[in-house]
Amino acid sequence: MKLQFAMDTLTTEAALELAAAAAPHVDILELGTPLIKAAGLSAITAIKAAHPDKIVFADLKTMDAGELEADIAFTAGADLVTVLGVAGDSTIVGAVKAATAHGKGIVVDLIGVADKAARAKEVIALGAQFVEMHAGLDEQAEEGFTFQTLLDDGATSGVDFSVAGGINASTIAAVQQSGATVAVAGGAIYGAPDVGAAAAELRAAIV
Ligand SMILES: O=C(CO)[C@H](O)[C@H](O)COP(=O)(O)O
Repeated sequence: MKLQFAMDTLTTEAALELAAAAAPHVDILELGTPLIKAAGLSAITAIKAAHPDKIVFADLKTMDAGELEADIAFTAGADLVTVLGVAGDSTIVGAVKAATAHGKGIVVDLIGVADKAARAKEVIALGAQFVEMHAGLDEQAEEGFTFQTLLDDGATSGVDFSVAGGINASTIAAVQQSGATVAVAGGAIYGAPDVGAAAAELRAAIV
């Protein structure tokens, strides 16, 4: 299982600092949606230039203009770009077209999708590389939140999936046991006093 670090920060400088600390322990460096909105596509270029050996993941969460939005992120240096699963099929097909043109991949984020397992199968058939079983930061803050349903949906889907939703060192083993191919961790790494140590701890919990 790969480890993905979601850098939900607001400046390129902060992201470069986080990436430098965590990179030895992670496979995928994610530029979070707030970072791309605040700093722009140049943040993608800066992270790829600093870490050409890492998979750079641009969390655009595209909802429309799939081909155009994916194209500009791939041109900026992204290896993987997200499109929302609640978007129409034509948006996903457009983004996949851009990915194919660049030799890169589309990840479909299933945040807000009611039947994640069913939609996962549909978007893989449309050409997505894998899906993200995702509970966002707001959903995580809701009373009674548990990400067990994400793991169950992933296992039920029968397709390649990542999981994101407040994963930490005590829960990452369960994510791996669910069959996920990627575990996404944001706050558990960037919110830790020692970012490198937090990333290393998560890596060590993956067997
Ligand atoms: O995409 C996101 C929010 O929409 C986050 O990057 C994702 O949820 C991972 O961060 P965390 O581990 O803090 O939940």
